[in-house]
Amino acid sequence: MSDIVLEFDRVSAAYSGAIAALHGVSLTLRAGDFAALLGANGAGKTTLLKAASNLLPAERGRITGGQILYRGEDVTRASPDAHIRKGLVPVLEGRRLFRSLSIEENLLTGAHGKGLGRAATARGLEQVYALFPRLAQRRHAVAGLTSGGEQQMAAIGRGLMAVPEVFVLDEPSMGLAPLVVAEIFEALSRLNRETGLTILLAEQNSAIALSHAHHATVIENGRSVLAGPAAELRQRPDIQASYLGGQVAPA
Ligand SMILES: Nc1ncnc2c1ncn2[C@@H]1O[C@H](COP(=O)(O)OP(=O)(O)OP(=O)(O)O)[C@@H](O)[C@H]1O
Repeated sequence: MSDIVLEFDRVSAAYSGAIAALHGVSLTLRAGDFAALLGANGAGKTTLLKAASNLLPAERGRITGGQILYRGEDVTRASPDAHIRKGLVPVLEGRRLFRSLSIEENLLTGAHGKGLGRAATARGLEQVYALFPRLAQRRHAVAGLTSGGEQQMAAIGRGLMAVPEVFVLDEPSMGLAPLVVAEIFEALSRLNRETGLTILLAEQNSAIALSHAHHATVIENGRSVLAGPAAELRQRPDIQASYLGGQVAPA
């Protein structure tokens, strides 16, 4: 049996007004992969991630060509809820927590979405609090009054409560201090290593992405222009110049 879990097969997408955002992007994720999408502002990273969960129609966008396969099944037009039930769980930019609910209540919404029972919900909370001890301390705090880092951890935690098989994250580092970014990427690496969770993330912070992901794809103007193992991409002068500010990313 193939261990391919998620496959973008020549995916093209556009927004209303015929703004083309993706032009035939192909990308394959195998079970246990940790993959990064790199690219400048507007390159098409978010569009690709939203296409994966069929979230483009909510933005007056649509997939105009190609297909998305999840475990070999064409899910291009499956509903966002169906994706979550199958195990493909998005954690999107902006965090979108319920600001007036507590951190724990937000986490519980992830389990409700999946229809988990009591025991599975309790196990989920335990896993999230073990991964982010800070959330355990802040479990009763109103989400809208917590720090950006705590909100990002809660958004990731809420995604974990839905028991993902593939986790799709958009810019987990956005707006966060370097130490918090490091903490979040350490947690993602740990999840990937210890639970085999397959991860696809888009990241502007190419240095941190390339030091945690196994492989990466560079998107430019809606096209995949380069893909390879993260360790190799880190050494390439063109990647260093364009995406690492001339620096070599830490291993
Ligand atoms: N809701 C939308 N309506 C119309 N055009 C959009 C919409 N969202 C994105 N676009 C356009 O689609 C293209 C790809 O944008 P996308 O957000 O996917 O890029 P990105 O690589 O994620 O960029 P960033 O890192 O800035 O988030 C851009 O030209 C953008 O202006």
